Amino acid sequence: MSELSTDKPFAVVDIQGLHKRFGDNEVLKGIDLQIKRQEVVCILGKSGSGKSTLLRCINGLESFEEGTLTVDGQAIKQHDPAAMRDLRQNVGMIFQSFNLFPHLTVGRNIMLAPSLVKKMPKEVAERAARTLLKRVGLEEKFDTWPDNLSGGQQQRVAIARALAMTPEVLLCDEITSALDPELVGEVLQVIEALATEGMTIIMVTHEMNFARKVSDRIVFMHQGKVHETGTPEEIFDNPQTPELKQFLA
Ligand SMILES: Nc1ncnc2c1ncn2[C@@H]1O[C@H](COP(=O)(O)OP(=O)(O)OP(=O)(O)O)[C@@H](O)[C@H]1O
Repeated sequence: MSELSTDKPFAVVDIQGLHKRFGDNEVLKGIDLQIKRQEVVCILGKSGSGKSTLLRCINGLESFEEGTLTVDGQAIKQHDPAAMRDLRQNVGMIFQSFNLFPHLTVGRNIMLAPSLVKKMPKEVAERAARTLLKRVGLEEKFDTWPDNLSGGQQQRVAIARALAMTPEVLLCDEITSALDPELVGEVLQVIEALATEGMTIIMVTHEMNFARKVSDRIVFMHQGKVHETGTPEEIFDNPQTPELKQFLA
């Protein structure tokens, strides 16, 4: 069945004219961006170009002053706490730091939100958590404490925890930047598998090889704007603007 014949909106994330300021610092200067269902988009750009702020706006962690932001057909209503809670259920986010709850076992970390927010019965939440742990290659770690895992394993648990809420879109903000180089690959492999399975992913990353291999589309941000966008081939092999050429040099 084609995507368009379902009752789901075509664009999972639809951003129009988004402006965000921190005081006098206008960090996002009119972002227009549509992310299609099952699309994998990597966002590249220099430090300070607004990449993290954009992701944080998409899941409601940051407010914005102008523009509209629609996730899965629902316009973000910034002043409606219930709507913002719904939004966060629809948008999974993984950060550079893993942020696992240290006082909960791996299994309990994954079960927490489905149990509390979705009121999922314990047995159902546990079954789902075990399935997710298998998906990230950690099925034997259900009863392990986060402190006893490597950074790469902790980040894979964080991915499982985000997926436990069955989000429509997964936001990844430099999720391998805090890892020792030898642990980066195992986390990227999990993301690549999710991409292959059809997860919609928006990822801020400095891993150029990964971005080239896995993305459907690359977005290059510069000074708070989407400066250039295209397929990995267009962006890496035929950059158009001096700013992108300089960034890739
Ligand atoms: N909470 C905040 N308060 C004030 N200024 C902020 C805040 N968060 C971000 N900024 C500013 O917004 C700008 C964009 O930051 P952002 O983190 O979005 O950039 P980035 O492209 O993700 O950079 P990096 O690659 O270094 O993470 C920077 O000038 C930053 O100092």
